[in-house]
Amino acid sequence: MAAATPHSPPPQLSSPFLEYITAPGGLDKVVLRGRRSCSVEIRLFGGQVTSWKNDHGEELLFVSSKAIKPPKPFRGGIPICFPQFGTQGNLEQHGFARNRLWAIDDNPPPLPVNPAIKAFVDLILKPSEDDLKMWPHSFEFRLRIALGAGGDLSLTSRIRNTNTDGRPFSYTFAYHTYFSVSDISEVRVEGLETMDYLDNMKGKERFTEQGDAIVFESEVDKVYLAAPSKVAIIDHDMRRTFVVTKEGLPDAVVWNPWDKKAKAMQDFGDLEYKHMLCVEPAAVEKPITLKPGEEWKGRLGLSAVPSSYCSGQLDPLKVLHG
Ligand SMILES: O=P(O)(O)OC[C@H]1O[C@@H](O)[C@H](O)[C@@H](O)[C@@H]1O
Repeated sequence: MAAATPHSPPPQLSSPFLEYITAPGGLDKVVLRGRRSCSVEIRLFGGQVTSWKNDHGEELLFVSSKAIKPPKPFRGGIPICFPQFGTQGNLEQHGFARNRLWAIDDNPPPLPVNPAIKAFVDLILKPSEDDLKMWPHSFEFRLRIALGAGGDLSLTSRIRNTNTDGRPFSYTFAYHTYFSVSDISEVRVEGLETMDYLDNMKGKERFTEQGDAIVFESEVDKVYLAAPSKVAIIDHDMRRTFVVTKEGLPDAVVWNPWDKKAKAMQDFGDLEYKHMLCVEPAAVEKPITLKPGEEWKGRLGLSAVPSSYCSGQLDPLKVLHG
């Protein structure tokens, strides 16, 4: 069966785990519901997660109060950067996928799932005629967004080369995840210390991270290379730790615009940099190449857990290996 168009009726209307929200133009959002007040909201425009709430109904992702409505990219949540990360190519910044209307995929190819997960939705993006003029490659991008029993969120991307002219294509990719934090000055990132990174603020020059956990005192825009599969964001004030897991995505981008850049951004409050941090599982340094018929899979897993303490200190080992 073909994927439903954005305007066609949602395939499964009655489920306690799924809610479809329509707007004048057609289907607008899908809400996944979990235990107690856990939920995830996904916007068809951009195939973008725009909200992830824990079982107390607290928002875990940052969304700017100045976020602009479509057709502009939406500042916050989890934009998908594809087929280009950043300015690494001829396309618009971060590629066009975050700026397109995705459709519900009501008959996706099988994807092994945890049977305990009841709340999930499958989306699909295929290139339009205009997209093909800019990036002359035919693809199917399937995205499954799932809310786990414990309130954890996972995004699984499957990208297939459907070119019929025998040509391979290459792309870069990121899950541009905006985490909500209490105060950026109190946040530490564990798991990236000693890693090599490309510094976007210094012409992508390569450096090696020194010292302990990463803390924030000024603008940061770094691509950590061959980053571990688990990274922790420890929010001291909230006593909350985000655990970010990644598969198929070697790199991790860390970004905070800080005060000067915040003021220059039209869709971002002047002081909002204090309450957000982007940690973005990505494939940036080495583009992914697919031959016709080949498929790539890249997964992001997010959970929010109470921070572990050991003798009054945050214990990174418990967070990363516990
Ligand atoms: O404003 P945009 O296009 O959403 O990009 C925001 C930031 O996204 C980050 O991923 C990049 O590393 C930054 O360089 C960029 O400024």
